[in-house]
Amino acid sequence: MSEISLIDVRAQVMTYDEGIKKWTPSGSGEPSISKVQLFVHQQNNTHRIVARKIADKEVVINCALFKGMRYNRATDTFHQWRDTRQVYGLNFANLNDAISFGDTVQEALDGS
Ligand SMILES: CC[C@@H]1C=C[C@H]2CCN(C(=O)[C@@H]3CC[C@H]4C=C[C@]5(CCCN5C(=O)[C@H](Cc5ccccc5Cl)NC(C)=O)C(=O)N43)[C@@H]2C(=O)N1CC(=O)O
Repeated sequence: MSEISLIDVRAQVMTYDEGIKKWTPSGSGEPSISKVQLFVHQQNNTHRIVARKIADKEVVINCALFKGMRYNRATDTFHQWRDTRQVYGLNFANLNDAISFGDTVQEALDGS
């Protein structure tokens, strides 16, 4: 298995709709909690954030970390970042998940 999950937490995944200037829950159906993981690809030491709805396994984030990416902890339990396509937000279910996920992502970014 070339990719390893470094961390596995729970959060509500949102994206920012520039049109209406509002955060909108990601994915189809009811807003719900997702399983959010940071994977590392062992061979080339790249990382990606993958989030899947717990209810139906729908993939709502599949986003590579990139050099220079800024991971912003807007509040203790709402973290966000952007790529060329969109702005992602994670509304964590608890503070511990927020802290450990944020630290793990930041470590990966610091190493890139
Ligand atoms: C789920 C509801 C949600 C919960 C929590 C709060 C926390 C703050 N907050 C926001 O949306 C803040 C307030 C101002 C607004 C203005 C613009 C936004 C929106 C789009 C991105 N953004 C940036 O400020 C980005 C961030 C960034 C910096 C650095 C690197 C990457 C990034 Cl992405 N700045 C750049 C320069 O990109 C933004 O986050 N904004 C959330 C919020 O009010 N609510 C409640 C609601 O919306 O009802």
